[in-house]
Amino acid sequence: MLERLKEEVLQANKALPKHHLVTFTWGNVSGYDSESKLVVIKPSGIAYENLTLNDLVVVDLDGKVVEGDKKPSSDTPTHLVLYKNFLGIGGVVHTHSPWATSWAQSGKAIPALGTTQADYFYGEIPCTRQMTDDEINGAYELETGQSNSECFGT
Ligand SMILES: O=C(CO)[C@@H](O)[C@H](O)COP(=O)(O)O
Repeated sequence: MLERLKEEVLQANKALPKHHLVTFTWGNVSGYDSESKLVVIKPSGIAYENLTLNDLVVVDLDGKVVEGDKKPSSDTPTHLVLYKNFLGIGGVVHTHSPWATSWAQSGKAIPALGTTQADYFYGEIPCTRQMTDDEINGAYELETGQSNSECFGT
């Protein structure tokens, strides 16, 4: 099922450490198939260098595992909220980029002062608001997706 999307998601996950965008296994990529309304996502806790097509997990938009024998990423609820809130997106990349996570501690947006950001993002990159204690202590990953979505107007 979804073999081409699985290959794309596999290669995207394997590229994360190559581009120094993750630490340990903290980071994950998923892809969305709008026809089947299914998501292919990295399994939880599996090192990128060991990842194979058979490890990938297919879930529906409610998070139900449709195919795969491993646990889907713990960030799956975050990915699913974004697919539900932004109908046109085909993939979600969650990274622990040292630069981005360091800047995010300031709580400030990243201003568009360079051509690459201007070319690809057309403006400042927003930073999410502080999450509330209820959000953090509740459905954290889902709430993370909701607060991300707020930044982009949903
Ligand atoms: O952001 C985090 C933790 O802060 C997550 O990225 C996890 O650390 C990765 O979880 P799995 O995808 O391995 O479940």
